[in-house]
Amino acid sequence: MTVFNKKALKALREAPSPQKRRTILVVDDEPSNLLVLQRLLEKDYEVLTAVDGQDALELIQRLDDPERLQLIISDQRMPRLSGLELLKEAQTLVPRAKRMILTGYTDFEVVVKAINEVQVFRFMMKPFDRQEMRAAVEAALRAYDRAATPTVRFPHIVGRHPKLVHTLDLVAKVAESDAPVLVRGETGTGKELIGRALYDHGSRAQKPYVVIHCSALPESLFEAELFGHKRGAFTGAHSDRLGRIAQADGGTLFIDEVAEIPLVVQAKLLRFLQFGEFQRVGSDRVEKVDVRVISATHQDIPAMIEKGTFRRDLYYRLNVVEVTLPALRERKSDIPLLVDYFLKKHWKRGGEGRLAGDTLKILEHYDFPGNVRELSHIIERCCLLAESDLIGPNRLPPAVLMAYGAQLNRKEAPAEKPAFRFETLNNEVLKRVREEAKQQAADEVEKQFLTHLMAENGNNVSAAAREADMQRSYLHRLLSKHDFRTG
Ligand SMILES: Nc1ncnc2c1ncn2[C@@H]1O[C@H](COP(=O)(O)OP(=O)(O)OP(=O)(O)O)[C@@H](O)[C@H]1O
Repeated sequence: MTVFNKKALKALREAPSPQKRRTILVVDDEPSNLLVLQRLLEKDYEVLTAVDGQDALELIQRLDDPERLQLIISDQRMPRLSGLELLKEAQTLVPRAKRMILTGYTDFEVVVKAINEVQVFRFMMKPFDRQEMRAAVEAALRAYDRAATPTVRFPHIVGRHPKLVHTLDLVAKVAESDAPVLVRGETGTGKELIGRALYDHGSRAQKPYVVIHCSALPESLFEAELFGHKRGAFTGAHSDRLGRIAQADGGTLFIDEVAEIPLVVQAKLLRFLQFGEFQRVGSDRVEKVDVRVISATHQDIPAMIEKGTFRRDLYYRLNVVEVTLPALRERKSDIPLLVDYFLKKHWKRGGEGRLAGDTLKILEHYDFPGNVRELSHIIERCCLLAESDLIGPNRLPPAVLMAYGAQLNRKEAPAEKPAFRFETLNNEVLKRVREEAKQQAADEVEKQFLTHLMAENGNNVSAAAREADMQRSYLHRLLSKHDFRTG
């Protein structure tokens, strides 16, 4: 039998609502102000308090899950650490938490700094109105939610790094409009994915979505591919054919690698963007369609304009909104999330594939010139080659292992090797220098061998010695000789 005593009932009544799980930190050196804020907010939120900036910083550092801190409200004038100084530090410690500052009318300089340096969500002038304060807190928490849940809005775009979140915020804002968007980013950063997201979230989502990959087209076919052709317009044109633009009528056209379009075709695309008009190859008839254009490039179009290989007027037409995707090396904190996502996607056997801790660590050291696509291929390869559901570093491609080895060994990069010195040009000196050269070459070979060996074995000396069939002590000597750090 369950007995409900008074205490249990009270606890039940006081169980935190989902809202209560939101945590707000309030900082003020004036105890009465602190109490007012605490009372105002604690009915709806979990409120932490600190009596000055330093106290607040220490509290944040002690949180076992700093992610749950969603908002910091700080007074500006406090001993030890001012509100601005605290919020600046908090930007690094809890970058996703929204920041609000309480300040007097005269602190104009603080307001300017807060805008420029700390990206404060809102200022509240003292003394504040309770109603306004509550509304500001709610608005800040809504902004937190919008920034924190890009994957809810875009389920196929994985990542939480602020740079990606910023990009996705922009995508969400412009998806509804018909404005042309130019998506920029290195190869494999997800430009096509963004094109699709713009389409899915736009008002044309039920209409056609047509893609044209310009890098795959021979120059002679661009025009016909984009605008279509009439029968007999050129050799091989056996019948009339719709171009991609006409296929996309009412919907969206995604032009991938738009910088590849030859200059003559650029002029025709410009006319289409200006007036919605085009002509098929071999036809005099002017056709009109209604198409939203999203284009993508990894190239530096302004530099192409300077060189005369891309039209400036076309660039302005395509680039009404510019969305830039960060390279994966600029958002390495997303690697574990992406790895999980791709493991689920590519693991085709029973159970669940996992990366061993070392494997993930090695991946995080790599710069991914091919960005997310490269990571996806690496995980796919791991899944194919794995012997068990725990995937070790030996399944990673050599380029990744070598990059890791090179970093381990970068402890103190030796100064550039001195050129050989021949103090006298005689046979004795030649013999001595030749010996030196042999030694240097042998050292280099040893070093490269060790780099591969240690990377393949996750920097584990015993495993490396076993693989190389060496005594552990001998391997140790070699490693110290070459100044390797081992785990
Ligand atoms: N944030 C992401 N989350 C999940 N998958 C991603 C993400 N970014 C890219 N991908 C995946 O990586 C691969 C490459 O993406 P995409 O083709 O969109 O890149 P791209 O920038 O258009 O490349 P390219 O310039 O070479 O055409 C795709 O399989 C895509 O699904």
